Amino acid sequence: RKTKKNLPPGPPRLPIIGNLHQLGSRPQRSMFKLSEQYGPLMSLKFGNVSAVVASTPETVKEVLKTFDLECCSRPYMTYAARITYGLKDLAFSFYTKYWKEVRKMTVVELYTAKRVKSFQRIRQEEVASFVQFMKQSASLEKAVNLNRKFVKLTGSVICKVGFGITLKGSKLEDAYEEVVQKTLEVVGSFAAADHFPVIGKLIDRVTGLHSKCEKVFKLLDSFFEQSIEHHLENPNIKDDIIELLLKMERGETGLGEFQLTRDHTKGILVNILVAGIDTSGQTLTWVMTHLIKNPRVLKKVQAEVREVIKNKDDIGEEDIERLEYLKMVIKETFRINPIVPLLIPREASKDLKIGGYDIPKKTWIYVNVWAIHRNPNVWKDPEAFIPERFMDCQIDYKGLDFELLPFGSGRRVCPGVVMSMALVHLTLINLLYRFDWKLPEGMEVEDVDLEESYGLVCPKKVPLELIPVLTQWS
Ligand code: HEM
Repeated sequence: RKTKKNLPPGPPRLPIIGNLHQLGSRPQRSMFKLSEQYGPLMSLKFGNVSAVVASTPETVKEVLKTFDLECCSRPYMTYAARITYGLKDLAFSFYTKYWKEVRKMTVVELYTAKRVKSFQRIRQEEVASFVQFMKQSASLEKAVNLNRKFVKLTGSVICKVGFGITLKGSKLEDAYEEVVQKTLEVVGSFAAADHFPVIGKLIDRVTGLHSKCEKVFKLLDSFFEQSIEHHLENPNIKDDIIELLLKMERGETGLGEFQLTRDHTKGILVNILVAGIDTSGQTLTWVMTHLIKNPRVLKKVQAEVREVIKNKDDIGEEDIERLEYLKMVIKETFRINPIVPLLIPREASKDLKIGGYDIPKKTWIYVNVWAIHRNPNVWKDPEAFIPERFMDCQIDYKGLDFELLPFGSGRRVCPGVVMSMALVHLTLINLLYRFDWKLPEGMEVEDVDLEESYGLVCPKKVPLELIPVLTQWS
C-alpha cells in the first residue's frame, strides 16, 4: 500500500496539462503571484512533471544550502541535451563524477580570480575599441542600440579569452551572435517533449521547436569546427581552454578517469560561449536602462566615477574597489532584473523532506529568485530602484546571501561571477566617466519600458537606444 505523501500546497490542476495554463509569458511573475496564495514552497504539475517552486530566502536556503547535495542535479531537458552533445557540458549535465571534473578543470582554467586577472589586457583592449565606437556615434549624435553593442562587446571578450579568436574582421564575427541568441531561445523555450512522454515529441515537431533545435545545433557545431580549425592553423595561440581540451582528446593530459572525445570538447565549449555572453551583455543593458530612467542616480554615480578616476586616461580595474555607489547601482539592477530569474532547474536526486513537506525523488525544483527580489518582507518598496538600500548593508550577490541571488548559490553557483563582473565594472566605468547620455529625439524617460522577454535568460524586451554625448573626459 502506498502511503499518502504530504506534498507542498499548490493550485488545482487541469487534467493532462496540470498547471501549464497558469504559467503565462513570464513564468517567474506568475509563479510569484501563485506563491503569495499557496506559500513559499509550492507544488505545481506541468504535464507529466511534478515540480516545486521555492520563493523565499528561507525555503531557498533549504534547497541550495541544507539540501544542496540532494538538489544539485539537473532534470533531463531534451533540447539542452541535444545542444550540449548529450549533456557533455557543465550547466545541464547531471550531478556526476564527470560534472565534478569539468567544473574543477574549467574553474582552474578560466574562472579563478587569478586567471580572470590574467585576462585584464583583453578586457581593456576590447573596452577601448568599444569606447572608440561610442565616440564616433557621439560626434554624429547617433543613437546606439545598446543591447546589441553590449552583447558584441561581451562576445568579443569571451571569444578571445575562451577561444583565442579575435572576432572583429573574422569570418565568425556575424555567426556568433546568431548562434548565441538562437541557442538561448531553444534552451529557454517550453519543450513539450520534457513534459509529455511520446506525444510531446510530436507536439514539438508541429510547433517547430524540434527543427529549430536541429538548425541551431548545426550552426553551433559549425562555429566550434571553425574555432578549432582556426586554433589548429595558428599554433601560436597557446595556453587557452581549446588547447587544453585538445590535449585531453589526444590523451596528453587527463580529465580524471575520462577520455575526452571531440564531442566532449564541443559540449564543454557550449557553456563558455553561451552562458557568458548574453548574461553579461544584458546586465549592462539593464544597468543603463535604470540609470536613464533615474536621472538622480545617473548624476550621482557619474559624479562618483569622475571623482575617483579624476583625469586618468588609462582606466584600470584597480579603481573598482573605490566605487561604492557604482557597486550599489549594480546590486540594485541585479535585484530588480535578475537575468536568470528561475535559475536553471534542479532535480531532487532522492526523496526529501523540506519544511515538513515531502519532495519525492525526480521532482523538478525551481528557485524563484525574481520572487525573492520583489518580496516586500525582504525588500522595502521592492518596485523602486533605490541603490542606497545597499548602503551599510552587507548583502552581496556572490551566493552567500539568500536575499540576493542573481548567480544562484551552492554547488551549481555560476562559476563566471568574477569574470563577468570584471567586464561589467570596467565597461560601466568607461561609459559613465567619458560620456553623458541622452534619449533619442522625441523620447521621454517614461517611454523607456522595463519589460523583460521570455526565456531562461531574460533580457530587456525592447532594445535600449541611447545617444552618447562627448564630454571633457571623452
Ligand atoms: C552577469 C553575468 C552572469 C549571470 C547573472 C549569470 C548567472 C548564472 C546563473 C543564475 C546560473 C545558474 C545557477 C544555478 O543553477 O544555481 C549560472 C550558471 C552558469 N554560468 Fe553564469 N552568469 C553570468 C555570467 C557567466 C559567465 C561570464 C560565464 C562563463 C564564461 C558563466 C558560466 C556559467 C556556467 C558554466 C554555469 C553552469 C554552472 C553549473 O551548472 O555547474 N556565467 N549563471
